[in-house]
Amino acid sequence: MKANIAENSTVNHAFLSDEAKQVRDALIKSGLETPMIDNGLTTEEKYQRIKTAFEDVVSTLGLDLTDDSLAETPHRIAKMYVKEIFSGLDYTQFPKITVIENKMNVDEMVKVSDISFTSTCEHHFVTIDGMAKVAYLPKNKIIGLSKINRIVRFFAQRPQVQERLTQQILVTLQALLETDNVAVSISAVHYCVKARGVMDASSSTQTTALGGLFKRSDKTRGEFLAQ
Ligand SMILES: Nc1nc2c(ncn2[C@@H]2O[C@H](COP(=O)(O)OP(=O)(O)OP(=O)(O)O)[C@@H](O)[C@H]2O)c(=O)[nH]1
Ligand SMILES: [Zn+2]
Repeated sequence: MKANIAENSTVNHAFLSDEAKQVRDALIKSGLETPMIDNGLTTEEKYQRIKTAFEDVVSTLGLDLTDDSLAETPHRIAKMYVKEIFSGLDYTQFPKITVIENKMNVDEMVKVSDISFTSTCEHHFVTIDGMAKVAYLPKNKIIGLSKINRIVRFFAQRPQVQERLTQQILVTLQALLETDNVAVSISAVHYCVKARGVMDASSSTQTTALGGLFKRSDKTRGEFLAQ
């Protein structure tokens, strides 16, 4: 049985980029940071504790941890939490951001649609299956297009509520692009609504966060919200 996740492991005292610090500061300042406490645990220590906790959960459910199909489930869940679906809690995993000067003086809307992501509902720890649309009006800075998808993905890799996820992407891009003129819209299916509880198989939730001209100008907002 695997005893650790040391392979390909980045320990959390690794380098924090200037962009990661800038984004974290902007989220704290705006009150939009995910409620977190610094417990001082390394990635490896988090993995070990979660694995032990899930051994307890799985055996408490009455499942046989010596069965070869179940034996590694606590390991898999711990690895998945720390390295995959909750990796966005660790700012060392913030994507490398390429921002360039707007030398070509682009002043029309840049809009990226159909950014697919999955996240995890922080109330029930089950999947949120979503699609994001992000736009901005360039000022002095232009961002590499794939970096928008990566930012969406980074914040999706946290326990989330959809409203906060939407706002975190907005504030992050406002900070990195040095402009208020950013808009984010998300449509998502919550599996805590679909697969349990009220068991609604068809509903989806739309959230929108608008900054600057996207909020003030009907025309700009309309252009963003249109397909
Ligand atoms: N606003 C918001 N609510 C969410 C989100 N994800 C899940 N929820 C809701 O969080 C609420 C938690 O309500 P509780 O009554 O504490 O939990 P519960 O008893 O499991 O509720 P039910 O889902 O109605 O069975 C539920 O209404 C969920 O639908 C989200 O992203 N945003
Ligand atoms: Zn939920």
